[in-house]
Amino acid sequence: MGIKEIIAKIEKENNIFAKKSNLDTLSFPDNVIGRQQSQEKLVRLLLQYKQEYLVPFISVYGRSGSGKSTIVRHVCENLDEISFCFVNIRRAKTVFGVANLILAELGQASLKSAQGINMAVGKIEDSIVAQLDKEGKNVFVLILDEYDMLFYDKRGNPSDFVYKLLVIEERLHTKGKMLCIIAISNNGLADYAIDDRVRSRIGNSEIFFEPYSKDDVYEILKDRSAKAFSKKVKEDVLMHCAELSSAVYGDARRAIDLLRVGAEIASSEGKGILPEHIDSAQKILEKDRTTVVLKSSSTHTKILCLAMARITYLTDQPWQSTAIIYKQYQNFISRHSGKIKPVGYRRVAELLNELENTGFTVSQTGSKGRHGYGTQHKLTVDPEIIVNTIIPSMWKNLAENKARHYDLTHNPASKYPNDVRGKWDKFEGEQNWQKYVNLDYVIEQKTDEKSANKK
Ligand SMILES: Nc1ncnc2c1ncn2[C@@H]1O[C@H](COP(=O)(O)OP(=O)(O)OP(=O)(O)O)[C@@H](O)[C@H]1O
Repeated sequence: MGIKEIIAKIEKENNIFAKKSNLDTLSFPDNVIGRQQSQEKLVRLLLQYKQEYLVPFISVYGRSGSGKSTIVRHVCENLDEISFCFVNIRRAKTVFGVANLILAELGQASLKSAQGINMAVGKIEDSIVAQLDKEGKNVFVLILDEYDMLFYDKRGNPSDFVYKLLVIEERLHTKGKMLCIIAISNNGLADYAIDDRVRSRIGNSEIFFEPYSKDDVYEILKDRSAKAFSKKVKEDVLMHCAELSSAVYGDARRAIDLLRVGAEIASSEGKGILPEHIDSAQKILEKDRTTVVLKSSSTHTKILCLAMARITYLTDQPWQSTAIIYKQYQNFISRHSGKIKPVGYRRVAELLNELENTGFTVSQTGSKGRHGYGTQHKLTVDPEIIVNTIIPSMWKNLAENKARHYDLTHNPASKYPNDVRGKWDKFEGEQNWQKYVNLDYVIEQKTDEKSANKK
């Protein structure tokens, strides 16, 4: 096929779209749908400046794709007397890097770390004053999106940096100007390591964004699809997208991505979009997302994911308690990576919380009957995708082990070498998960011993 024919083919496929940019989740939407209450809460807090008072710090938090960045930006853009600066700090690796990103958004050149954080903060203050003077306004809102990143700098002092920003607020006050910092993140204020002197200045203005419901997501999709496609998309397709993305995540970004990728698949087949195209899109997106998230995860998070994937697949039970996951994580480390020291139970619970924020897992806390209260976790990603992303060779073993478990349970007459049957029977009475986990290790140990003996 020549280039001309290729171009003609692609253009024909693209006929499905009228304005594809409406399915771009990186750009700001033309139209903001719903979220009236959150908008009102934020407007109420910011409008206090009219009474010559402004809270110094607002925390906006909630799960990914719940519309936090969109709503905050939308509100600030529509308050005419407020000047604002929106800074996404994801790319910063250090506190100083955050200061430089703020400076860049304020139109300033970056500083070298040797020039010191105080100089950076001083420059931020001067730039804010200059912007207010230029626009003839007195109220400034500094929005720090992905605020969590600030606290990943273990060597820097995030709490002190927040303190320094709050001091700017106090200094501006003496000049008749007001500053409010809006921190957007997945976690509430209580989750950050901040000194008491900072905590008391920050106050407790928080706005929580619930995950979107199916109906909310449907409304957002209806609006986007009406502008993005040349033909009307069927309602059942939009509803299917809404269902898939709101069942566990309530994530508008995911819903829009599903619709875009589903449409691309449909158009490459020369068809209109059908629910099955959305299913295929989900598989593709899940694989991509798993790769991206796991690539930037710590070794312990990866092992935890493997532990969860392993136990979920082997037992066919989606919900697992923190204690079970922890046990499996320890087993995994002692079996596979002798050099790595396992982290403690509390840290594992924290890592599970972080995993939930990435949308990889969901959790529920409640009664477990006679086992008391506890948190249970469920993977939202297919275990096979997780294992194949981290250690592809492990999947074959797991699948074989699962077949063996099935045989041991359903075929009492089947014979096994190395007393596997005897071991299995000894596990009788234990919980199924423990049985499976124990057996896996027995089998692996025997295999290892055998190969060691051979050598
Ligand atoms: N109310 C809404 N109306 C229209 N589009 C929305 C709305 N809420 C979210 N979206 C779209 O969904 C996507 C994700 O939204 P947004 O970035 O605001 O979520 P977030 O909660 O800030 O997520 P994260 O924590 O991952 O940054 C964006 O592309 C945005 O355009």
